Amino acid sequence: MTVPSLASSLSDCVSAAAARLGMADLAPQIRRSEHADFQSDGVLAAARARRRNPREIAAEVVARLSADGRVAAAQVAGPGFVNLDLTDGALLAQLTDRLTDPRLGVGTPEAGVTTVVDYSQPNIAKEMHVGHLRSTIIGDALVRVLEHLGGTVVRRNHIGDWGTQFGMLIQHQVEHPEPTAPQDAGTMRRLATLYRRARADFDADPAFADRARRRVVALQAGDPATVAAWRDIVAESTRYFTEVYDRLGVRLTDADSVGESAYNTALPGLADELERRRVAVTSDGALCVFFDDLRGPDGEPTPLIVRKSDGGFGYAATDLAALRQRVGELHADRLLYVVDARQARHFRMVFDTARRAGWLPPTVPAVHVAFGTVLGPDGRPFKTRAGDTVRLVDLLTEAVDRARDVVAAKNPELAGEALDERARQVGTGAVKYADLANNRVRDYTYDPQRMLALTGNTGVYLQYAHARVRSILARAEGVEATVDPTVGLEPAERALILDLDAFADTLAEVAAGYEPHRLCGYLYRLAQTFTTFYERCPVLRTTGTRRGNRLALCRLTGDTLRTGLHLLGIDAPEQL
Ligand SMILES: NC(=[NH2+])NCCC[C@H](N)C(=O)O
Repeated sequence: MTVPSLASSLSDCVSAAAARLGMADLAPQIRRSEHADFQSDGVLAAARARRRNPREIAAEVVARLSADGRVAAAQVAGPGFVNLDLTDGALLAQLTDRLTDPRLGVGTPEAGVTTVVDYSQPNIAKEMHVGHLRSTIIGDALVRVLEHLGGTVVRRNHIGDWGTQFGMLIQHQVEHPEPTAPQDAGTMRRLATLYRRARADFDADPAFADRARRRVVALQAGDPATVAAWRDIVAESTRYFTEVYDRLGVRLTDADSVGESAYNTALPGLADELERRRVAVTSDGALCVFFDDLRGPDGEPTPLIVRKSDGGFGYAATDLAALRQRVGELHADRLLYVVDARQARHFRMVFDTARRAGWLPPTVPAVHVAFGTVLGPDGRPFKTRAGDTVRLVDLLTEAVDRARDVVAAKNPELAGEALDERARQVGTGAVKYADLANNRVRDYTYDPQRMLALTGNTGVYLQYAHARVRSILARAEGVEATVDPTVGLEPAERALILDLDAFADTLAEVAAGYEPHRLCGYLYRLAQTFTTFYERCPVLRTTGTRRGNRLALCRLTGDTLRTGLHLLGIDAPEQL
């Protein structure tokens, strides 16, 4: 059975006390506090609603709570807050229960809920860049957390595998058939070159541009040779993306890739339906949806273009078809789109259109899980010195190389494959953590040196904290980590129990706002609290039941750090 957190038990106690005082509507709002173990802020709102003095109500709540054997002290504070301290016995009882709970107090509030998460979404024949990195790792963390909370998650890698650019790519390939050079594994070199040359010819040579346009028509009409060439290009890119996912340790497979092209056959019907329901209207030959509150700088309403005047369909139509399928056929209860914040308007329009069309019931939330831009050292969007987009694989290689130095400096005996593996765990962990630790909507500066620092809010610091706990436990091999609930607690032990206990509530917050940085912040605090505990409270050098209690704290800290890192997609090696 999952053990409810102290905060949630206290919340129930405050609610019960309030209900007996005739205030069943009081929302306790329990949080940790500097002045006591917990603080309840809910009285203020309840008092305001009744035009009563909050301190009076708080005093009544306090009187009720003081009768609870687990409460050591309850006090009115400030304008009407309730401060609560728990007894050592209550904290140790909680620790005892938590030790036998393999779920670390985490329930399954997402059971029965299906979430479709759209993330990663690289484009065929193009390099993956830092934007795709963000989408991939934020999406992966959210998938892991929602699944861990018992939810059903459908991963959707909405790959950009359709569009007019394929005309020029295929045409160029047909006109310049290269000897099928052995593919450089792990690179997109051939396709990137093809892309560059095709684009140059397309811009410089009108005759080639014409042939490329005819090639688009052939592709759309299903001409077998053209379709086969398109498939080859898609397959070559997909192989590369899969390698990147493997390196990142991200759980995206071919089965999760449902590219834009998958919706082609649905588009004409979709457009007809929007027109029939008068959601979309024809304007200058294009089929458009208008929004009264979305206007351009000229004051004209900006439309969502469902069908272009040449009859072609684009990005918006594809997203509408995907959405309709996710709700209608995959029975999504919730839709998430982990995409750059610069696409906010696009998603607003897509979601609004789908609601008007009746494809997105009011009960199904659709959320643009937006993220900010990765900045370079100059504070501008991250580019290479030549002004090109930075290749994600180069960043990973660099991070792993730097991590190898960090790891080797700490472990001179480590070599060969063992060193490589550790460097991979630390390097990719550092990249992921540096991204996830930021509130996702903010821009952040990519700093490979800082992300591999052994101190501060980094992935390495957390991996190191975890490894240290594991080594303490290894040295205590054979000593039982059983809790004696009668031993008094040091302040550092109390703090650690309280932090450990907040794990489940933290995951609930991550899921509520789709905010992995809350888990990062939690783990960082936990590691710091553990460090203080370890400095003040000897574990192996102490004896008797006190040692059992402290080992129990180490074990729970280790398990919580490992599980937390795992939910972020970061490995927690036994040693660092
Ligand atoms: N369903 C979506 N529109 N997902 C986002 C796609 C992102 C697009 N492929 C890009 O690289 O910008």
